[in-house]
Amino acid sequence: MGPQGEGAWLLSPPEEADSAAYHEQLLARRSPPLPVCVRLDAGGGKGKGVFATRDIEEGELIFAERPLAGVQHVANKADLPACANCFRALVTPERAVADILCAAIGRLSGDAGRHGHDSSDGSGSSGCAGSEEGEEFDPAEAARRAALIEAAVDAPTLEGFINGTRRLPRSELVETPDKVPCLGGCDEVFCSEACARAAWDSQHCLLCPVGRRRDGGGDASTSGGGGGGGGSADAKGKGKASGKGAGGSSGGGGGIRASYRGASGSGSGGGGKGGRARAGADAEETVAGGRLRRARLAAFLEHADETNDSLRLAAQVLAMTLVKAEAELRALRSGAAAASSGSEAGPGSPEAGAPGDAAPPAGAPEAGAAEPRLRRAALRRAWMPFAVAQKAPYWEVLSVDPEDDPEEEMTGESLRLLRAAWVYASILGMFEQNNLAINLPSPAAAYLALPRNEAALPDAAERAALELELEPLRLALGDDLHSLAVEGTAFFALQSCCNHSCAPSAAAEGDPCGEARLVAARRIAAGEEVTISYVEEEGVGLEERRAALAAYGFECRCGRCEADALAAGVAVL
Ligand SMILES: C[S@@+](CC[C@H](N)C(=O)[O-])C[C@H]1O[C@@H](n2cnc3c(N)ncnc32)[C@H](O)[C@@H]1O
Repeated sequence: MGPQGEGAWLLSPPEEADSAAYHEQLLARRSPPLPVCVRLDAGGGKGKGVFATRDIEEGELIFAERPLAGVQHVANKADLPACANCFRALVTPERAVADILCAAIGRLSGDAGRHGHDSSDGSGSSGCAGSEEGEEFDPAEAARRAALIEAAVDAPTLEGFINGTRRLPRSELVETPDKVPCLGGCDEVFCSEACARAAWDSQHCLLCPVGRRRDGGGDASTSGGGGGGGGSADAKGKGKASGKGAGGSSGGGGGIRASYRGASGSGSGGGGKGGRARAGADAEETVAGGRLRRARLAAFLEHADETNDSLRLAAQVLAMTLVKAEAELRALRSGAAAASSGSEAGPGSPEAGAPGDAAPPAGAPEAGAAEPRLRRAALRRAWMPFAVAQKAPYWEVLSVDPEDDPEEEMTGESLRLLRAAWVYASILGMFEQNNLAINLPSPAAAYLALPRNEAALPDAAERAALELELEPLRLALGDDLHSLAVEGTAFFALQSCCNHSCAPSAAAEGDPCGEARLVAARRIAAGEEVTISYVEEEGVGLEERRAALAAYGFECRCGRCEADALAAGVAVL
């Protein structure tokens, strides 16, 4: 079976020249210039890759970037609500500390259940309980931990942290954003009006299941009546959303893990039901040049939340592309009009968007047929950031036989809901191969890092005093400090160009504001490839690494693999 039907062209890789020009433009926008370039042929059959353009020192920040598209795992939204646009956590450090300690207390006392926010958010019970299933209970360790927690906080203090009546010293230095609701009225939450608007303008106008603008405004791309129907605004989803492969929920200090495969949270189910704001009527709207029924969107989103985060991400990418294509179309139309009236500025100019697809000027002999070509050109330009990514269909990049995989059923159901069979499956496949798991530190971790944060607390004596003051709390939290994090999955333009090595030259990490940072793991010489590890590689043997990488459809031939294979007398392909 091959790509067929309307939209199949989205799957064909762009011309080499267009791809090269796109990556050049991507890098040219960065100031100061980045110490890397993208080579279309990294060698060894790897496809494209990222290479150092100068010597890069160990520990140096190679680049930081925001995701082009991303979603927080549904179940994680209940544990730690974050901005749906930039992934900033939306709770106070006190609340995050209390949630971690409550979970620990629940676990230590052997209670079943799990920790989490209650739906009233910030008041009353924290749902304080929960030992993780399968964990071994060590009474001596439990007693030691319980004593540390008791020494750090008493019950009324913990309660005060939860209901907002008690503060931690200097916690005002870790800013807690206000919760700003979705412009359209669904249950998405943002950290600012700017984020709410940015999400709406870039894709959420097409994905909001309610779609009634609370600011009463329309926008250039939206017309027509709303889908109506209010519905619940309960953002709480239950169940696990992530879990396949070496994914992002491992804690460990937060970061955007260099683990593509684990990002998708597939086959996990459980979230969202009943929490989705539903459009009541099946009314049709015209949004971003297309017809939209929000009630059907609600069904799609509910299904996505119950199955796999990649479905939401795929929808986000399609929505972004359609919205951007509208803007590109306007630019192309005005470029065509300018060209026909003799102006220099035309669709081929760098400002007009991605290269290629020059459209015929209006007024030219084929002007009557120009509009469909302009539309196609606009779509191609909008699609460019994703066109350059690998896109095997979802079932081809699954590590299990699709026949045995309930996820194929999921894809089928989702396809039915989104009605774009092959293209959609391939877009899902793109996420299996290109995503990064998001794992951003909670406000509790940001707070505990204050004594080392010179920018936030410039006075060294104050930092030292705070360090002392926080010591009991640090001991009480222990390794659990990193058990609470903003977790999700996202697609990054530059990091998705990085190839894998089991002895990577760089590592991906995240900051609390949702940026992925690529940091040199060692000195990288000019001309050397910048690689990351897609799987857990530290202390992991060759066979295990190979098994984890099999799902990506390649066998790693890095120096470490070759040395390990030689030592074990195993063949290297
Ligand atoms: C995130 S993309 C990396 C960029 C990719 N090379 C491209 O051309 O878009 C991941 C894909 O790159 C390829 N790849 C990455 N590392 C590789 C390696 N060490 N050996 C062979 N192929 C690799 C695999 O096809 C993998 O699914």
